[in-house]
Amino acid sequence: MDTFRSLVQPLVGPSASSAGMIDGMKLVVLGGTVETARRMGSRAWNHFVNSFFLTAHFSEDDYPYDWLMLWLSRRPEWQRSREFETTTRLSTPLSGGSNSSSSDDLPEVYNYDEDDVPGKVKTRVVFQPTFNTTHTIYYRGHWLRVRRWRKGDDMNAPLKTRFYSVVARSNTILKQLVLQAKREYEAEAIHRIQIYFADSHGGWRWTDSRHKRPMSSIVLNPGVKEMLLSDTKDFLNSEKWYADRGIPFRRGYLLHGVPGSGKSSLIHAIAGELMLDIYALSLSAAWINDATLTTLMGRVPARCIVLLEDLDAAFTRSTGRRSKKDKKKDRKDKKDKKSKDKSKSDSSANSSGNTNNATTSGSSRRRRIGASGINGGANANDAMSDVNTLSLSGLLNALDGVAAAEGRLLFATTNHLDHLDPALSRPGRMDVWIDFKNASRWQAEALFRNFFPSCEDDINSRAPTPTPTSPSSSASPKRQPRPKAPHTHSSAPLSPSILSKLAKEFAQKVPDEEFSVASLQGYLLRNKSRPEDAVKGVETWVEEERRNREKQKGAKKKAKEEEERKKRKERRKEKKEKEKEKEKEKIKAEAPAPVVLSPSITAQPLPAVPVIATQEAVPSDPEATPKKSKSKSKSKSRKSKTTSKNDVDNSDSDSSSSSSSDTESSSSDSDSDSNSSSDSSSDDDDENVEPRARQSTTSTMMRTSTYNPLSLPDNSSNWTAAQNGWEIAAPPNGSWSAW
Ligand SMILES: Nc1ncnc2c1ncn2[C@@H]1O[C@H](COP(=O)(O)OP(=O)(O)OP(=O)(O)O)[C@@H](O)[C@H]1O
Repeated sequence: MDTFRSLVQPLVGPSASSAGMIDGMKLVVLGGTVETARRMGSRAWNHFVNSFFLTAHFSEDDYPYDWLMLWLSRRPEWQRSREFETTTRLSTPLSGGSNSSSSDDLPEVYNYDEDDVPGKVKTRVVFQPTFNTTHTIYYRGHWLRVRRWRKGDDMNAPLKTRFYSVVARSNTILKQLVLQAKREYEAEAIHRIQIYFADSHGGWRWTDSRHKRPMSSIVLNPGVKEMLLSDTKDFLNSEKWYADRGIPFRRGYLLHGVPGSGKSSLIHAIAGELMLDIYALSLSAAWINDATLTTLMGRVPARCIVLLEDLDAAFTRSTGRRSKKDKKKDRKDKKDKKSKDKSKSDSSANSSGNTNNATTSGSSRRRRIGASGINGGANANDAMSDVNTLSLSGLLNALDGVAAAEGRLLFATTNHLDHLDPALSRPGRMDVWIDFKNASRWQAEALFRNFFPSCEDDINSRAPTPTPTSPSSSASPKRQPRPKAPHTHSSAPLSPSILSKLAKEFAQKVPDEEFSVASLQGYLLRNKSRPEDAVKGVETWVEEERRNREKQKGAKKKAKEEEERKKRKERRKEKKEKEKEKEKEKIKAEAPAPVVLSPSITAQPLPAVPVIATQEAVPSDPEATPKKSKSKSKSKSRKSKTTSKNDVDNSDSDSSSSSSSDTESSSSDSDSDSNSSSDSSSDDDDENVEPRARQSTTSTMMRTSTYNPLSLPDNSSNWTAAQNGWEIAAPPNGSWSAW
């Protein structure tokens, strides 16, 4: 203490008050020492804990999170927990949607609504660990602690789960746990396909889990399904073959053709058959751009199906959403905005130096909103248009560039093969092409057989049905095994012979390749419990469908015509406006130049004087106008000649003025002529007559109202020349038109 005092003494001096200060400083030093000791202790404890306890982190963004959540929800301890969270949200792929009607494949952990009313939506309740609470679980001789939390206050941030293994020096226990969770998850998922959708952050989000669709439910012309299945299987088994030859281990399938012909359904069925997940991506999404697409393509797992639906929509997004006019307007707005911004920043740069920063941050904020791309409204759309920069080369690179994942099956669908760039569909990118047409008779028969149950399903008939060799073949489609379904909503099972007869009859009545399979399916759905009625009514349905089509065609044609008519009208309007503007400019250009009356007085052309006596000035017959006007200007020139006798200086300008007046009238004539000719060339609209009359009226008014100060009458005492122009006192006889 004495040492401390001797250290402090020279600083505070020898006075008595310094004793208090010394005590204060003692306290500070003591506090600091205690705090340092506390921190060191805490660090040591953490170090000690970390050396004995294992920690594993799992994020909602990644698959293991789903595995562990399922595993956790199945733990018996968990079921007895005194604190848990309940949810009906689709938190795991296995929940399969809150409204799934099938409960056969669900784990026991899910609790259901008690009342089993047919048709009522069943709500599944899942128990999960609560947030921000540490739970303890016993697993294979180890106590595990689990904690779920969300980083920060952002509710959209992914959830995290942390696992602590108590007193375990090896991390094997946590590895075992993850592997077991994965196995259990996959065992559950075996009957379902997981569907992932791309998100705007360049990641894949699990979106849905669907029951596998049996291959037999897809009705395609013979050989197509078989070919596709064997090709995909062959590809998946030949990784080494590809590696040995240095060929990228990727394969692309292009399914093109009419809508509703089974393209998506086939992909779904293949995914089920090969037990692959589907990673779907819509290239027409607002947020998609080259960089995001490349990231997404690099992130798909090795064995999966990547599905690009409506491939042709990738580059028509902007034209589809915005017309050329809109684009033009946008460009103009941008220009205006730019110039405004520039002038703003110029002006404010004088007053403050920080303006530029503000502008930059504003634009970057807009960009961020666009990138987030959710419910952005019109502004967000505008901002997004900056972000939407998916190019063909970007797409090609994403598909088979160096960053593209290997081992995936790429399926692309399109309704418009002709819209695709050849580079996109070349072999190597799209190796197998399949054309989907409207339903052939063979497909119609197969669809009918798939729709109605047969006793054959129950007795499992062994009689083989011959397989046709071509779609046009008259042989029956092979009866494909279907999964058993309860017959509650369908007809009673038919005998094979009756079913075969009805199916053939149905197919005969359906025109070949005229209707899509989807529309035939729609018709059969209406009669799903009455196969005989379905056969009887199919001809009427075909007629109805044809009539509807004709109607739709007519309506489309009408709409198109109406649109064209509107466009023509708009064009005419624009043309007329342009002509009017031209005429105005012409009149302005032909207005007499300022004439020097005297060294001190300058005569300026007066502004157009409003016409008061237009009745007289405007001739009802446009043809009469030029003559009248000419005679008028002649009389004017005669009068002005008289004036020129009095004032010799003015004579030159006088004659020029009168000649200009002549020119004016003749130009108006020619204008009105050209107008009438252009009108007659345009469409038979009733508007044509009226604008023409208006046009001649306007030109007459111009003539009447353009006042030439130099053509003054003799009694010019009524006019006073002012220093800077002319003031109108009154017309000599009180009427402008009399001049
Ligand atoms: N060949 C088919 N076999 C079985 N069902 C089919 C077939 N074609 C269409 N369907 C049925 O029609 C509906 C639409 O089919 P799907 O979505 O697969 O057609 P698509 O060709 O992908 O249509 P789009 O091009 O409009 O996306 C589905 O319910 C499906 O069951």
